[in-house]
Amino acid sequence: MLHLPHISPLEHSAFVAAGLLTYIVVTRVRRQRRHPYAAMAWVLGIAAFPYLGLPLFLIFGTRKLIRPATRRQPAPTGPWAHAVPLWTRRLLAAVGVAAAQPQASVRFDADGAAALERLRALIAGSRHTLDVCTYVLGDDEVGATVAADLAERARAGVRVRLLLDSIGSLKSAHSHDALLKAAGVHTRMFVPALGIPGRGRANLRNHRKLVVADGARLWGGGRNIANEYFIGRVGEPAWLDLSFVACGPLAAQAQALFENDWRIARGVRKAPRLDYAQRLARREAESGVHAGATPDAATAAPAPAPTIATPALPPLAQWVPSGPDFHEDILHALLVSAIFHAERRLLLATPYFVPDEGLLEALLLAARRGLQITLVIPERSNHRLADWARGRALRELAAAGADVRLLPGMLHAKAVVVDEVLALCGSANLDSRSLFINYEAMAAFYGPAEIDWLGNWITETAQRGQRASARPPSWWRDIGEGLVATVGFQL
Ligand SMILES: O=P(O)(O)OC[C@H](O)CO
Repeated sequence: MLHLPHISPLEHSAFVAAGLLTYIVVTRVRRQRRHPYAAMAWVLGIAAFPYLGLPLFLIFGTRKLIRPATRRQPAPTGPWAHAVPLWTRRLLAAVGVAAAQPQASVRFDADGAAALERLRALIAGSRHTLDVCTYVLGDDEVGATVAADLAERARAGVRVRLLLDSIGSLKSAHSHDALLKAAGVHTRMFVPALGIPGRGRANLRNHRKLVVADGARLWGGGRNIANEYFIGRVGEPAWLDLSFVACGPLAAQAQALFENDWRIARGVRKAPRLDYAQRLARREAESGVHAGATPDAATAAPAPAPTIATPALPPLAQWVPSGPDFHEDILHALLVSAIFHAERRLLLATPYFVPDEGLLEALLLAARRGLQITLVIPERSNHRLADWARGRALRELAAAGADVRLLPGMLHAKAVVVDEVLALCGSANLDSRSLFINYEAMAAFYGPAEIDWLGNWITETAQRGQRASARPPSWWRDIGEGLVATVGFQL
C-alpha cells in the first residue's frame, strides 16, 4: 500500500509560499505578461493544489523563451520603403523583424489540387537544400506523396530537413519514418510531447507552415501537409484554404527563422548570439544576394493557378514571425496596430476566432468608426470548443455593424487585408493560442496585386456564407460559452 508522507500544516504552507514565490520569480525574471485568466488560474492552482500546480507550472507555464530586447532598430529606408506604411515599418523594425523586400514573383493558390502541384514542383525543383516545417504531416495520401517527394530529393543529394510539431503530428509523426530515414531525410520533432520537456516549453507548439527550396523559393500559407488541406478526406471535400509560392528574399527570411526552430528542436538552450534578422542581414551582406531572386523553371512551370499581373510596384513582402522566440507578441501587435490605423476596410478569414479582449476591442472600435469589416469563419469548424468560445465575440461584432459570415463548409485559411496597404497570409489563426502561445509566421504583402488578390478572395468567399446574427443565445448556451471562454486563452 502506498504511504503518503505526513506533511504538517506549517510545511504545507511553506510549500505553497515557495510555489507562489517560484511563480513570481519566473514571471518577473522573464518579464512575461499573461492573460489575466491565465495568471489567475496559475496562482489559484498553485495555492489550492500546490503539489500538482507547481510541477504543471514548471512544465507548461513559460510563454516566452527570451527576455525583452532593449535594442531599438530604426525604420528601414531604401527604394521600396515608401510602399510600406510608416507605422508598420517602425513597429516591425522595433521588434526585430527583417525588412520588406521586393520578390521576383508571388502566386497564391486557393484550389487545393493546384496548391499540391505547386508544392510538389517546388520540392522537385530543389537542387541543394530543402527545409520543411509543418504542424501536421498526415498519415494519408498527401502525407505519403510529399514524404516520397522529399525522399526522392534526399536520394538525389539535396540536404532535406523536416521539422514536425510533436503534438500536431502526434498520430502520424512516425508514419513515414522508414522511407524518410532510408533516403537520408533529417527529421526532428519540435519539443517532445512525451518525455520530460524542459523549461516549461511543453505547451509551446510550432504551428509554422513552410517549405524553402535552396533558400530562394518559399511555399507558405495556412495548409498543413495532409489530405484535408488539399484534396479532402475520403468522401469529403477539401477544406477551403490558402497557400502561396514566393520567389525572392522572403524565402531567405523564412529559412533564417527555420534555422532557429531547427536548433530549438535539437534542444539547444542558449539563444543565438545574433537574432535572426541580424544574422540574415549579415549573411546577405556577405553573399551580396537578393532584392529579387529569379524563379526557376520548376516553380514557374506548374499548375493553372491565378498569375498576378505585373503591378506598378513589385510584390513587396516581409516574413513576420511571432511566438516564444520573440519577446513581443508580434502578430498581435501588428494586427491591433493595423486595426487602429485602418481607414476604410478590414477583411479577415480564419477557422478559429477566439480573440483576446484587446483584439476584440480594436475590432469593435473599428466597426463603430464605420469601417467595412468582413469576417469569414466556418459555421462549424473541426474544433467544437473553439466554436463555443467565439459566440460572444461574434455577436458583439455583428451588433457593432461588422459583416460576420458563416461558411457552410470548413474554412482553414488565415488571411487579413487592411485597406489597400497591407495583406497577411500564413499560419496564424485569430485566436489566443496563435497570437500568444504558438510559434507562428505570416507573410505581410504590401504590393497592390497581392492585396487585391487576397481582398477579392475573402470578399468572394464571404458572399457564400450566411450572415451571423447578433441575437442573444439561450441561457444555457450563454453559460456554456462563458465557461469555455474562461479557457479561451488556451484555444
Ligand atoms: O492548427 P491549424 O490551424 O493548422 O489547424 C490544424 C487542425 O485544426 C488540426 O486539427
